[in-house]
Amino acid sequence: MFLSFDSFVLAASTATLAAEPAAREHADVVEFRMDLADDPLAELDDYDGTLPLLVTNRASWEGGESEADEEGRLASLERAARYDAVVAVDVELNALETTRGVTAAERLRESNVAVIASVHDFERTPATSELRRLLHEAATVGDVGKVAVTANSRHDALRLLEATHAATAWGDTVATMGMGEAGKHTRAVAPVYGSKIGYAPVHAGEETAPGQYDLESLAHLTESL
Ligand SMILES: O=C1C[C@@](O)(C(=O)O)C[C@@H](O)[C@@H]1O
Repeated sequence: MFLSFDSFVLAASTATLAAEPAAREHADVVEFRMDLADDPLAELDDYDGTLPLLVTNRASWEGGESEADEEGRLASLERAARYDAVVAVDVELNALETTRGVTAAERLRESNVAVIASVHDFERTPATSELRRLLHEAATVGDVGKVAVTANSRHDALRLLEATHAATAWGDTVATMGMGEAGKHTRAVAPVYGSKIGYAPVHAGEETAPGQYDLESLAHLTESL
């Protein structure tokens, strides 16, 4: 199945698919963080939930916990994409720009899943021109271009929202979120400016990135805005 991301998708981020029943009420999809799971492919084998899955196997060089080499990491994403429940796969933009990453993207598309090309910055919000360039590049390489950056001020948050608006206005499908306290509100507001994916843990205390709302809170905020 393919998810087109033409309207906002709320993803419940989790290290285990056992969390899926608790996510059903508020989430559209589950983001399964394979890099945080003990045996992700075994969990996919056993999965019988109702929510479709977006899978991520975040590289350590991009702030994740995957310990596999690039070949192993991308190969497990390709395997995951062959499960019927998987509708989208997150791959780092930097990985997609390698020869192995290009092959991975081809294989993922053969499995009919959407490719989310992602960029993370756990320290800062890049300059506005760089933010725009990254969003456009990611949205060109992937079906969705995602940029998660750390906002250190309200101004950073505003620049992220502005770049989201601009990218959406020129026709790119993007997802953005400001990490950290100063960026927290962008998780609720960015969808108003065109961001197509929001991420939240099912329960408070299970965050997969700094400054996330819990799922129920983000669902209420995005619905009311
Ligand atoms: O890339 C993202 C976005 C995210 O980092 C966030 O800031 O909500 C959370 C991650 O689980 C996800 O893979």
